[in-house]
Amino acid sequence: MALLEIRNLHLAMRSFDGEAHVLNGIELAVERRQVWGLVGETGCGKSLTGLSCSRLVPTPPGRYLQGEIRFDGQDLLAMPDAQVAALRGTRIGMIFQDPTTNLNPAFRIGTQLVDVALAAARRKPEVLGGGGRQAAERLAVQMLDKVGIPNAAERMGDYPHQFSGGMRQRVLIAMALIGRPDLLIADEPTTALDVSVQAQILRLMRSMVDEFDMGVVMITHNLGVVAQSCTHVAVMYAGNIVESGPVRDVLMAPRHPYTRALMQAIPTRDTPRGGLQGLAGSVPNLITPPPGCRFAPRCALATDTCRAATPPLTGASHRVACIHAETVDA
Ligand SMILES: Nc1ncnc2c1ncn2[C@@H]1O[C@H](COP(=O)(O)OP(=O)(O)OP(=O)(O)O)[C@@H](O)[C@H]1O
Repeated sequence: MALLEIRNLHLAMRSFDGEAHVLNGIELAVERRQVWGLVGETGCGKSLTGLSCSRLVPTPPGRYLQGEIRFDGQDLLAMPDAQVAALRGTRIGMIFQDPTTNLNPAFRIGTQLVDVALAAARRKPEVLGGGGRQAAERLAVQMLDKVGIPNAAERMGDYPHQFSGGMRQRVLIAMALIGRPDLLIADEPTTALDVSVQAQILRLMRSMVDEFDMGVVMITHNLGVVAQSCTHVAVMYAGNIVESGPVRDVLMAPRHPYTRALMQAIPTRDTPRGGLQGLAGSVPNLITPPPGCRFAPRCALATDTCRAATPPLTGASHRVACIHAETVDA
């Protein structure tokens, strides 16, 4: 049984213009020690998939139409609110993009970490080995040290504004991991950071995956980040996972026309930054999505069959949702 298994998940979001069908049958299985990168263009549903992993999509405006989000075998969508809330911060940890909105500027770093550790230990006593506040303080210093904050014991008394952006992001990682979660959801955890800090933090997260025996879902728009730090990748387009599997299989031999276009668009030193090169058109309106494969309007290979029904994600470990996948040259 996978640690996290999302099955045929459909989500609609209400907005001023109508109800958009934003997740259209998501299929994803995450095992312990796997780091999944969720990639795709803006608006393809990465964040809503990540939020769904801990049932944090607000409903309304969201409405789950069908599907299951199984964590350790239990469907989060069928669980009472209090039970899901108890999983967050203990068994499911979360890191979001902007460290300034996640740390409270009015409280010392140490206080915030200790509070999270105490809250986690109320539900999971082994986090503090049965100890209380002193054990929480010791653990907080240990975690700060582990994420590479120099002089961790002294820095416990600092406020967030006394830390740099990279250090605040490390604190958030420490905070997400202090409860020893089984599953970590990280939404663009390094996007706001400069490249060298980004690489350090990705290395750190990767090393902690084995130590904590956890599974990770990392949302990013950067395929370079995926290649560097993920074991698996799921490529999203307009609310669907169109290709997924081990990073080396998907990135070395992409089979879906959209994955290929995404990879061609990776900027090199010589190409200007920009949208998807060589791919005409734009992401469809999800209030009135095109019938069948949502990528068909932009796909050179599209036929009437593509426009008739959404192709399922098929394959054993490297999975592709395209009826032309077999005929596309590797
Ligand atoms: N609270 C909301 N109310 C209405 N629509 C929403 C809401 N949140 C997201 N959406 C819509 O759902 C779709 C998917 O959004 P999501 O944030 O998951 O995309 P994303 O792939 O994470 O994009 P980005 O890379 O820009 O973060 C988008 O079309 C977005 O406009």
